[in-house]
Amino acid sequence: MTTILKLGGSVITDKDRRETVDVPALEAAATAVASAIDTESPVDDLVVVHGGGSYGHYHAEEHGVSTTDGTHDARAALAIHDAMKRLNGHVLDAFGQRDVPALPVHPLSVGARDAEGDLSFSLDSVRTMLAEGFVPVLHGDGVAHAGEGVTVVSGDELVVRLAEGLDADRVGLCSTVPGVLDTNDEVVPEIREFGDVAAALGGSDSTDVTGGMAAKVRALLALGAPAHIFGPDELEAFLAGDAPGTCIDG
Ligand SMILES: Nc1ncnc2c1ncn2[C@@H]1O[C@H](COP(=O)(O)OP(=O)(O)OP(=O)(O)O)[C@@H](O)[C@H]1O
Ligand SMILES: C=C(C)CCOP(=O)(O)O
Repeated sequence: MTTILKLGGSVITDKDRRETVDVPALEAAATAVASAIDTESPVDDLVVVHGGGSYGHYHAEEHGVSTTDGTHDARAALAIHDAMKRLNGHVLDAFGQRDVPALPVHPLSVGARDAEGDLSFSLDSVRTMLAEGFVPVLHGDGVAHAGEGVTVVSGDELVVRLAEGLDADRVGLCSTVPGVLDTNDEVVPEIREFGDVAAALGGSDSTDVTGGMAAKVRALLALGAPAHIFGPDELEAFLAGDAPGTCIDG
């Protein structure tokens, strides 16, 4: 069973303090992943994607780079990319310490956007890593963008590309919130159309160039498979096959 799991940058970092890992949260997530791949859980082929948190978003904002506005300044593109590689290094360390056979895939070197902003992303390395028993770990990053230089690709976009390209069975986004919240702050169990929750949906409370929760819901509605948004406390349950938080099924 192929599972795509996004660890939100808001979970594994302190999003309000520049380049700060939330060590207990990252360790808890890595422990949940390690025990899921070690047991009879439904997870055999697992791809992990992580977001930018207080790493990529700070640098992207500083240089005025978003998913649509790019830069031709290589130093700016590298500032974003290097920050994401630093965070990716922390994630790989946490996995490695728990014997998760994790290997990095850096989207800057694999993906590109055309002039319309559509993302192409070769899945050869991810597929081969999976077949050889590894856990590929991707991250939000910069990508070359026709006519724009380099723009940001969010982890959420990568999740959609991976889920479609690998025909994933399960898609989970672990964020800081327990799910998509309605206007009374209650978790919405299921979303089938954007209009169902549009009034409650905002961006992110922190520095975030990729659109926060509203962008997440839009991207996941476009996916051909149900996806789940849940909080860190539910990660173990998701990996065990449960359907915690909000199910988004367009
Ligand atoms: N209706 C809503 N329900 C839940 N969260 C919402 C809602 N509207 C806005 N949000 C915001 O969306 C945030 C989650 O999106 P965000 O992009 O910050 O998360 P992430 O994917 O975990 O982090 P990152 O983008 O760094 O990977 C929440 O922390 C909250 O501030
Ligand atoms: C800002 C960068 C480089 C990554 C954004 O990824 P996201 O946090 O998944 O939206």
